[in-house]
Amino acid sequence: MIELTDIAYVRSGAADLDTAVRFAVDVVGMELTAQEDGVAYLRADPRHHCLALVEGESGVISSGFTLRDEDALADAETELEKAGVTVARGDAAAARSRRVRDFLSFDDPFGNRIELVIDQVTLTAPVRYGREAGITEFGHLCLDAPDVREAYRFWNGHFNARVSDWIGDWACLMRIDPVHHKLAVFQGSQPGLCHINFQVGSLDDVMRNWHFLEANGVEIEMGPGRHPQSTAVFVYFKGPEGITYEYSWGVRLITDEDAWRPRYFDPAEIGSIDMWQGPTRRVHTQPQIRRPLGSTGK
Ligand SMILES: O=C(O)c1cccc(O)c1O
Ligand SMILES: [Fe+2]
Repeated sequence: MIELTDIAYVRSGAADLDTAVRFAVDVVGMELTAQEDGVAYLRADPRHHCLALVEGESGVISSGFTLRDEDALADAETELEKAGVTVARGDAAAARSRRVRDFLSFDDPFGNRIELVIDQVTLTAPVRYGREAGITEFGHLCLDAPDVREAYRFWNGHFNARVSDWIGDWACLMRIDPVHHKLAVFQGSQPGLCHINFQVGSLDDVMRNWHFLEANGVEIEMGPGRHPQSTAVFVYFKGPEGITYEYSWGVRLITDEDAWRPRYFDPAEIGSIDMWQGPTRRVHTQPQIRRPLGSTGK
C-alpha cells in the first residue's frame, strides 16, 4: 500500500503563458514564485508551487502527490511495477524543475500522468497573494476518467485513498487524510484535469470572489452553491488554457475514520451537487497531454 501524504501540484501546459500567469495571479490570487526555462511557478500556501504552467501545448501534463521519504518512494516503485504499471524515475533536471528531491511517474489506467514526489520545497516567506481572494491553501485536485469505479479500484487498491462519498457513477471523492477529499475522479470521456480547488478562509471570501469574477467578466461555471458531500460553499470558474478553478470554504473533516460511511448521491436527483439547487453548467475539463513516459517534456 502506497501512502500518499498530500497533494503536491498540478503541472499544466500553457500555449499563452503570460495570459495564463496573469490570470493565476490577478484573478485567482496566487503568487508567482519563479519563472524560468518556460515554466511559471504559482503558489497558494507554503509549498513552492501548486501550479506549474509550462510554456507549450495546452493541457494538463501531470498531477503530483507527496510520499513520506525515499524508502516510501522505492517501495511505491516496486509495488506499482509488480502490479504491471510502467514506472519511470525522474531525472535530476526534471526533479529540479518540480522543486522536489526525487520523483516517479506513471499513468493511471486511463492515461492520467501521476507523479509521486518526495521533499517538495517549502518556502518560508509569507505568501504574497496576487489578490486578496482569501486563499488559505491548495485544497484538492480532480481528475477525469471514463470509468470512475475502475479509477477507485486503482486508487484504493494501490494507495491509501478511501472514498468519502460517491455521486453515482459520476464522481468519487477520496480522502488521504482527514480532509473530506483531496483527490476526486469525475467521469469524462478522456483523461484530464476536471478542476483545481483552492480553499478560502470564509464564506465572505467565496461571495466576494464571486462578485469579483462576475465584475471582471470571468466565466462562472457553477455556483455560488453548496456541495452536500463536503458541505463546502463553492464557486467554479474558467481560466485560460481550459483550466477550471474552484474556490471553496467549509470542507468537512472526517476525524473518525472507522465511523464514516460513504454516502451515495444520485447525480440525476436535484441538489445532489449543489444543495442550493443553482443552475448546473458543465464543469469544463482540460484534456491530458499524452507524452511518452520518461519524456518529462520539461
Ligand atoms: O466539495 C465537494 O463536496 C465537491 C462535491 C462535488 C464536486 C466537487 O468539485 C466538490 O469539491
Ligand atoms: Fe471540487
